[in-house]
This record gives sequence, C-alpha cells and structure tokens, in this order.
Amino acid sequence: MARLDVNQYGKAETRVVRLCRDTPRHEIRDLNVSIALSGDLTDVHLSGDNSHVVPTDTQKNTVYAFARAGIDQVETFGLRLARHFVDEFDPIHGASVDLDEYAWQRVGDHSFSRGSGGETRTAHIGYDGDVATVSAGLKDLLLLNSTDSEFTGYIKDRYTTLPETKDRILATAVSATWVYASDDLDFTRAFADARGAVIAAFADTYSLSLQQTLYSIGERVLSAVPEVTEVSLSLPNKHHFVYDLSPFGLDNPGLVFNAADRPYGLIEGTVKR
Ligand SMILES: O=c1[nH]c(=O)c2[nH]c(=O)[nH]c2[nH]1
Repeated sequence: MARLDVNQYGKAETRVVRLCRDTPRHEIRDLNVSIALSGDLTDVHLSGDNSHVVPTDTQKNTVYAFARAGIDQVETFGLRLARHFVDEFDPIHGASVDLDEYAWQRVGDHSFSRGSGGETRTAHIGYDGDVATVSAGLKDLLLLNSTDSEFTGYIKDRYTTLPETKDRILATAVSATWVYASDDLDFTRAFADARGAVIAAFADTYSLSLQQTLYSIGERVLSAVPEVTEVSLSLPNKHHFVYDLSPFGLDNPGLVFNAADRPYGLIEGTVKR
C-alpha cells in the first residue's frame, strides 16, 4: 500500500523587478522568489480535490502585488509573503520562502550594470503559523588572495603528487548562510555587517588551508553580528596552478597561473556560538 509522505508545493523562481521612480535618480530591486507551501493537502494528492489549493499562479501574482507596496528588505518582504499564505488560508500550515536578490551597480541616474556571475544576496523565511525563522546570506561572492596562503603538512601517500606550497593564490566563490535569532531586526544593517566580516576575514587571514579560512570567516561573522547564531559556509577552492613555462625557457616565480575550472576542492562547514 502506498502512503503520501511529506509534500509541499508552490511557485518557484518568480522574477520580480521593482523600480522606485520617485526622483529622476531611480532605484532598482531585482529578486527571484520561490515559495513552498505545506498543510492539509492530502486530498489534492489522493483524490484530486483542489479545494485546499492556493494556486501557484496566485502565489506568483501575490509576489507582484506585494511588490507594488515596495520591497524594503528582502527578509521583511519574505516574511510578509510567508505570513500572508499561512494566516489567510486555513489549509495552509507552513510556508517557506526563498529570495535571491541580484546586485545591480549604478552607472547613471537611471542606468545599472550587472556583472554575470556576480554576487547574489539570499534570504530564507520559514513560518509555521507561530514562529517565523529568518536566515540570510550570499552566494557567488568571488574572492581572491594573491598571497598569504600556504598548503603544507598534509598526508602523503603513493597517489600524492601535489607539491607543498608556502605561497599560492587562494580563491573562492563564497556561499554563506547565517541564521538570525529574531524575525525583527535591521536585516539590511545585519547583512552589510556580515558581508563585510566575510570579506575582511578572507582578506586578513594568513591562510594555512581553506578550512582554516572558513573557520575564521565564521568566527568573524559571529563577532560582527550579535543577532547571528550560526553561519554555514560552502567554499569551492578555485585552484590556480602555477603554469610550467620551462619548456619555453622561461621561469615562473608565481606570476602565470592556470585558473582551473574543474575539479575543485569543496570546503564546507558551520560555525556556531
Ligand atoms: O586549502 C586546502 N585544503 C585542502 O584540503 C586541500 N586539498 C588540496 O589538494 N588542496 C587543498 N587546499
């Protein structure tokens, strides 16, 4: 016999752009919003009774309608949406809202530039009708140190070819998610402080491994933002290998590198208070 287990449904990746045109110097907010609702949804799966279903199309429309009032902080926008679906519709007991915000750089009063592969701000809202949990973070934040990075002293076996190095490029694309202790705080300030801590820790740490850098980033975020209870980091090691120029009769004292695409080391961890 089959039995329906956990399930959720919603509109994924609603792309909403909200302009502010109150002055000739326009503002732009560019979001990708994914909603997942759960609750009393057994009948729709077992018998096709849709009477408990808030259509995903309605969810999408709600995102656009709520954006009309303005997108202040991604976290508060997500909280508004999560609370709306759970508080307005009896069969809906839980909402999960993921928000990505793309960073546009201003290049004029009404002109903006967005680098491909640029950094994205993220937020996640969970709401069960009682407690709202908020986490935030960023992804694809590219960072590179051109020195102050070593990797030595590791296990060597018959398959080890990696030479020890006292001076290498350390580069990564940071994905970080941190959890807030409260659903009511200045998320914009907290984000800016956490982001600043990530960058400062990466830049300031004399790195003996990317693992050590990960811990120092986590530690710095916790000390910079008191409202953060834990930080999870996913750090691809974007290897830069010194290219062998000796076949061409040239030396290469750490000047020319092969920026390898794949494979990459992937260093992940959570740092808590
Ligand atoms: O910082 C590093 N950590 C590792 O675990 C590792 N493994 C590797 O081959 N290079 C690196 N670099």
